[in-house]
Amino acid sequence: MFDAMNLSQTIAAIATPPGVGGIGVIRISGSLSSSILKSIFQPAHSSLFDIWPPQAYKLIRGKIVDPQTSAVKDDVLAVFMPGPGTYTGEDVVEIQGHGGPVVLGAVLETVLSQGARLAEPGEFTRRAFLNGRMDLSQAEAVVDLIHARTSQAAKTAATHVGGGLKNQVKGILESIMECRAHVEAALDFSEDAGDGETESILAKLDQGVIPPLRELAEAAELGKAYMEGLKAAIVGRPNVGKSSLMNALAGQERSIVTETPGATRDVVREPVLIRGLHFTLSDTAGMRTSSDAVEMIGIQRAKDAMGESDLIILVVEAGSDLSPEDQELLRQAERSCNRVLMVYNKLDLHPGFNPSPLGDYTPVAVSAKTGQGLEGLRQAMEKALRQGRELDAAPGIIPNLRQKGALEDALQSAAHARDRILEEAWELAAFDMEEAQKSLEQILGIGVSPDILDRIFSYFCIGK
Ligand SMILES: Nc1nc2c(c(=O)[nH]1)N(C=O)[C@@H](CNc1ccc(C(=O)N[C@@H](CCC(=O)O)C(=O)O)cc1)CN2
Ligand SMILES: Nc1nc2c(ncn2[C@@H]2O[C@H](COP(=O)(O)OP(=O)(O)OP(=O)(O)O)[C@@H](O)[C@H]2O)c(=O)[nH]1
Ligand SMILES: [Mg+2]
Repeated sequence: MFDAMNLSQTIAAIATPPGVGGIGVIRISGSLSSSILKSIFQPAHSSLFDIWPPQAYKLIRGKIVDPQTSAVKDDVLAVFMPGPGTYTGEDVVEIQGHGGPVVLGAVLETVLSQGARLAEPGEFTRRAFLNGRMDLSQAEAVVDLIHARTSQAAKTAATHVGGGLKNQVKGILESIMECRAHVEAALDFSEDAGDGETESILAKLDQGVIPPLRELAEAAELGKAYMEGLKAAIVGRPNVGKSSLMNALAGQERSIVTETPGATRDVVREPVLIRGLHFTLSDTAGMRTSSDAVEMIGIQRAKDAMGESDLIILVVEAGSDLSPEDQELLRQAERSCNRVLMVYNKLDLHPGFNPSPLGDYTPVAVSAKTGQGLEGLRQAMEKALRQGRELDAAPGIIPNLRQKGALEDALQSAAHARDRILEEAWELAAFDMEEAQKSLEQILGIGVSPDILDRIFSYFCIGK
């Protein structure tokens, strides 16, 4: 019976994606790995069997042969990697065969006939976690790395795979444990620990625990934007050049451009990468009162798109200050969304036009026609996504939703503990510190239930 918590079984799977490829890899992990290979491998050089298992990490060449029928399944390269210094921490064998689904399936079947069972999705990585080769934050990041759709997302995931979040969490845990030890000492030895003691515990909490927890939880807020990108609606009065701007940012003639106002009716969506970050642009109908039924539906859709977006790019014409209609649109945009960018378009018609800052806004002047100023707009879009954080800073450590929940729980317990310490209610403080510790340990995977592991690893593919 399949049991992902049972590490005594040897597991196997095709590790390369389904379909045709140059080569395909079959991965085997567990104590039977090398004996399974021995029973199905016919070496190209018979001396290879003189010492078995073969030399670690050295490719050996031979045929995969079904021991029952002697049928040759493939001509392969194989490698043996002894545990515990492997990805899973167990003995691992990899077989590199020809990359076709049928031939790889035949090799896998032969492997399974010798006592391995088919691996579940993510089971190799789950074993890496269960065998202590990585913590849960690293295992979770493996799936993010594989599924990353932008270089930024890949960079963040790679930082986590490398233990970036793990190390930060471990640092905070150490501080929590030190505080706990002091609180428990105060609890054990005397009712009033003295001012000096209280102050040093508070100092520790206010430096090593609460601020870093808060920072990580805030960084998680940004994570969604990095991973999924922002929905950006381009809105404005008719004919200001919304569709032209959309096309310029998308690098293709996606939306219809005409001299006649009221050209765009339906919302036109297009995914674009801006400075390595994902945006889904929505070009919308120009806002005005109209007697045309179709145009009015389009304007309603433009308003809906504003309501659904994470960023509103309000386009107006360069050359003059905001018209009353534009000011009304700006108010509408502000009501719909907390990120609004002001863009003055058609700068080529008004060379030298320099929009004056407007309240909190630093307007960007562009020409969709000549491309002038577009780089400034891209920078402003990046800045909006980063919510004002350093432009050149690496995305760094961005916890996912599960980790964010754990961080917020830990933060709440630590804040409670702080209040109790001020009251010198040591017993309650000790309890809250322990809660903070437990919440944070969830990130590393300490004390998480098999159900949670099942859920996390269900996002993986077979063979990972
Ligand atoms: N062929 C292949 N490529 C792969 C992987 C794999 O399993 N197989 N990986 C995974 O899917 C990744 C590499 N991940 C790894 C993670 C840990 C260890 C490891 O524990 N190595 C030993 C040192 C081995 C040595 O140099 O002698 C160690 O660190 O103790 C190896 C690979 C990406 N590429
Ligand atoms: N000179 C100049 N003309 C532009 C620029 N951007 C757009 N136009 C012109 O302005 C007119 C309207 O452009 P569109 O992109 O269709 O404007 P829109 O805001 O999408 O208009 P609606 O969809 O009708 O609301 C077209 O004739 C464009 O060629 C620009 O930067 N400079
Ligand atoms: Mg248009």
